[in-house]
Amino acid sequence: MKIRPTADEDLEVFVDTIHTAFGHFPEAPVADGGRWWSALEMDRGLLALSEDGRPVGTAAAYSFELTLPGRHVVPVTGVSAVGVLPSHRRRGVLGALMRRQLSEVRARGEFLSVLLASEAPIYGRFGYGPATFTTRLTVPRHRAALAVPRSRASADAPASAADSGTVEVLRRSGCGGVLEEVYDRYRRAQPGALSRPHRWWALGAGQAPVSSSPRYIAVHRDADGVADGYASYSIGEGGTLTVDETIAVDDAVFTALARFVLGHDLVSQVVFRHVPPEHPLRWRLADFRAGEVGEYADWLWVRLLDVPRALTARGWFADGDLVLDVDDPFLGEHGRYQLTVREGRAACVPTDRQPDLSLDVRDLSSLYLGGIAPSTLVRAGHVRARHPGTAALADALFRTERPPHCLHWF
Ligand SMILES: CC(=O)SCCNC(=O)CCNC(=O)[C@H](O)C(C)(C)COP(=O)(O)OP(=O)(O)OC[C@H]1O[C@@H](n2cnc3c(N)ncnc32)[C@H](O)[C@@H]1OP(=O)(O)O
Repeated sequence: MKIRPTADEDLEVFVDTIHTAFGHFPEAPVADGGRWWSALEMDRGLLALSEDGRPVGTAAAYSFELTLPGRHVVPVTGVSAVGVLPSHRRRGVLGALMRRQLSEVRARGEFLSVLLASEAPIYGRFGYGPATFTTRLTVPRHRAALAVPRSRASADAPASAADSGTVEVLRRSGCGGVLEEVYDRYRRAQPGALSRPHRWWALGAGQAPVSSSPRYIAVHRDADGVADGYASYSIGEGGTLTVDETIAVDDAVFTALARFVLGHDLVSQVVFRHVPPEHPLRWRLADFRAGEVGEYADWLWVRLLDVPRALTARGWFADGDLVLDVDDPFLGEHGRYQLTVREGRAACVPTDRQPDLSLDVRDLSSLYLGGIAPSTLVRAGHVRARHPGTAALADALFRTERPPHCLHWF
């Protein structure tokens, strides 16, 4: 088996191979724009070839930016379109593709790789861990009243408590570059969020509302008329209004958009897709049980490729010191690091001191964005805490200003 990089002229064979791996026929000719594959970066793809030169496996890589805790934005590789023909499975083709791809990510000078996993058991062995999580919130319209925020219910409530903005309903085609601008403001402030390169918007290459599939878009503007949020939605059977994504630059705008869709006429219930776990919207409902949380799922999987660079790149919200012993079995690497956090920034240097926490790189990758507490992985038996109190200290250190969240599909 041989692995070779792809170029533009490989698009058709690449798309055909990945579809055969998934067992589907492409639903449109490859030349037809607007499909997800139009955004593929063919100079970053890989094809695995059998001994006789036929393509048997694929892996794509996108160039994204990821927002880390503390709003630090770094380049990352988004791994996608991974597939091996059913006739060539379980012979190590995926393992070879992963190894080659990770070395290419490092060669670019990047220290993080991310992906969305089709099945959870596949990627842990390659050092990826689930790092952001997502839910779906369903609210029956007749129970959708929002409570007045208690902190603002007093006589000295600030004037800003009420929404002074406006909402306009547009079609996707009428939005111009507004959604792209709003999404970009939102993702720079949201840990775990990925950039959506202009190419994706221009090609209509992702999920709604990036794609050209019919959706109404409620665009929120502030008092000065500047767009600062949108909700992309459609109404289906039985009057279910489904919001594909609610993008807002702050929580007040999110609430204004939620209020708008929850007040829509001829609707029986509103389904908010891609809501971060612990999102405050549920707490804003006057009836706490009105919001039914479903489909709690992993979304972004993260893989650290350089522990010191990764840990010093993110922001931190509590001071402390930890010695981490990190094993990377897939790459055959091992390192012990002194992590010292002061005033929001970390230093991370090799050490031979006794470790506080011993863990696999896949588990450190899960902890990295702050979406899961170290103590949970200690309790699960995956992370070893060497002293009493270490897990609580690690929890305090890794915790972030808000849970990481990602809703970009790629
Ligand atoms: C980011 C994305 O694109 S997600 C999309 C992933 N692609 C798909 O789901 C499409 C359908 N599936 C496939 O194409 C293939 O089965 C793949 C890509 C998942 C696996 O490819 P293979 O070449 O068979 O994997 P490979 O032989 O390298 O296996 C490596 C190891 O992973 C394990 N493994 C591979 N696939 C799976 C799986 N679906 N579930 C559990 N374990 C798996 C293998 O058993 C093997 O374990 P071992 O090292 O202990 O022997």
